[in-house]
This record gives sequence, structure tokens and C-alpha cells, in this order.
Amino acid sequence: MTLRLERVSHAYDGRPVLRDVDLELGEHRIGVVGANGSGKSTLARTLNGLVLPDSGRVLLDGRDTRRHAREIRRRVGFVFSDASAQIVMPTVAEDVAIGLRRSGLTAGEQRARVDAVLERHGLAGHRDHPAHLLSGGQRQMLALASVLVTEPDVLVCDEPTTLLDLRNTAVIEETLRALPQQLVLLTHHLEALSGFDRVLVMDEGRVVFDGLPDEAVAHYTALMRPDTGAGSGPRAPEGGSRP
Ligand SMILES: Nc1ncnc2c1ncn2[C@@H]1O[C@H](COP(=O)(O)OP(=O)(O)OP(=O)(O)O)[C@@H](O)[C@H]1O
Repeated sequence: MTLRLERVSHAYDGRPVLRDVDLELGEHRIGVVGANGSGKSTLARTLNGLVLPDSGRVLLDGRDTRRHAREIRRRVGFVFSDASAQIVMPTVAEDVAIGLRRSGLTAGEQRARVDAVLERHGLAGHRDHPAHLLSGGQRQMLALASVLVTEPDVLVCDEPTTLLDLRNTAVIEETLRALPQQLVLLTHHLEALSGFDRVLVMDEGRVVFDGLPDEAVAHYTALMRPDTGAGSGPRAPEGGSRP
């Protein structure tokens, strides 16, 4: 499974947020870090066609997000920070099942798939509970389960633990780490990235570092120091610690 970005640029209201990004993403676990506003979410959203770039192309195994939107949405699952925004059905099982409605599976197959996912993610006991009564951690697990039930090839998670306490953060991160599919994880929780195959550091719409987790975290930490200045924060006169 390879995601490729070719000279991807994007602006909101004339303000550039992605600048000429070239990337080939084939590793199993890839992290993305960067200051608030550095363009991480926009980059992540280009990966499944939620954002179509103003210029350049995003390809999944050679298929352009512009031309194969439906197939790519199906193959690239997306999990947001705020699970509540992602939960659409009244009960836990219904919310997981909704992603299968166009799957071509029979009702029995769908039920079996839903039950297996609920079991695997510790939600079997909450099958018929109102989704909005779950705890924050359970809600995020539900949002994840509702995406995983569709068996995407790639999972993109945009700060999935931002609203969680330390214990639930650890549970979600462990779950993500154990997934067999390719994972692109945006996070401000740097410890989550240990053992990842690759970590990208973003600043002002560019990938300014691309390497192993320890080096990437060191680079990002240096970038965030007030004296060097991140893209969106106070700046030093001459560009900080870019490579
Ligand atoms: N739909 C939108 N319309 C207008 N501006 C937007 C939109 N989405 C993002 N932006 C702006 O684009 C810039 C980059 O946002 P983006 O969400 O990609 O950054 P980020 O690195 O993910 O930030 P954070 O860590 O805060 O989530 C920000 O200044 C943001 O306000």
C-alpha cells in the first residue's frame, strides 16, 4: 500500500497551508508532528480525499484522490480527535454497523462483523447502549471500531487522544500500534511514536524533517523552543533549526 503526494499545495482563503509537499508513504507506522496550524490535518485530509489539493496530486497505489474518491474513502479510514463528531447513530452497535450498509454483506454477515469488532475493542458489553452515554475513552474506541469494521487498508488518525486522559490515551495508542494495517498518526503526544517506522515533522506547510522517531522528536522539540520559534509561534529572525 503506497500513498504518494506529488507537489501538493493547498491554501485556505489565499493563505498557504501546504507548500509543495512531495512524499511517498509506504511504511507500516508513520507519525506526523508539528505545531498547531503547521498543516498536519490538511495533509492528513488529503490522504483520503477529504481535502483535494489546489495543486499537485495524491495517489493511493497510483489512483488519484480526485478521480477515485469513493474507492479511496473506503480504503483509507479516518479517525478524528473529537469522536462525538464522528458518531452518527443512537446505539453503539448501530454506529458500527452503519459503515457496512453498502458493503454487499448479508445482514447476518454484517452482524457477525460488528460483534467481532465490538468484542475486539472492549465494547461488546455496550452493544445496545446509547453511544452518547459512553465515556470519552469508550467513545473514541467506538469511533475507531466504526472505521475498522469496514476493514480499510490504511488508517489515518488525526490526534485521536487529544481529548482523553492518560489511561485512555494509552489504551487507544496500544490499539493503534497493534493494528495490522498501515497507520498514519498525527499526534502531539510524542511518546506515542516510539517504535514507529517513520516520523514527519511539519512546519508552515512543509515537511521539515523526515526520519526515525527519536531524531524527529529531537528536531521537533528544538523547533518548538521559544528561541528558535515554530512556524505558527513567535519567530527568530533567521529561520530556526530547519535542515
Ligand atoms: N476549512 C478551513 N478553512 C479555513 N482555514 C482552515 C481550514 N482548515 C484549516 N484551516 C487553517 O489552516 C491552517 C492549517 O490548519 P491544519 O488544521 O492543517 O493544521 P494542524 O497542523 O493540523 O493544526 P492543529 O495541530 O492545531 O490541529 C490553520 O491556520 C487553520 O486555521
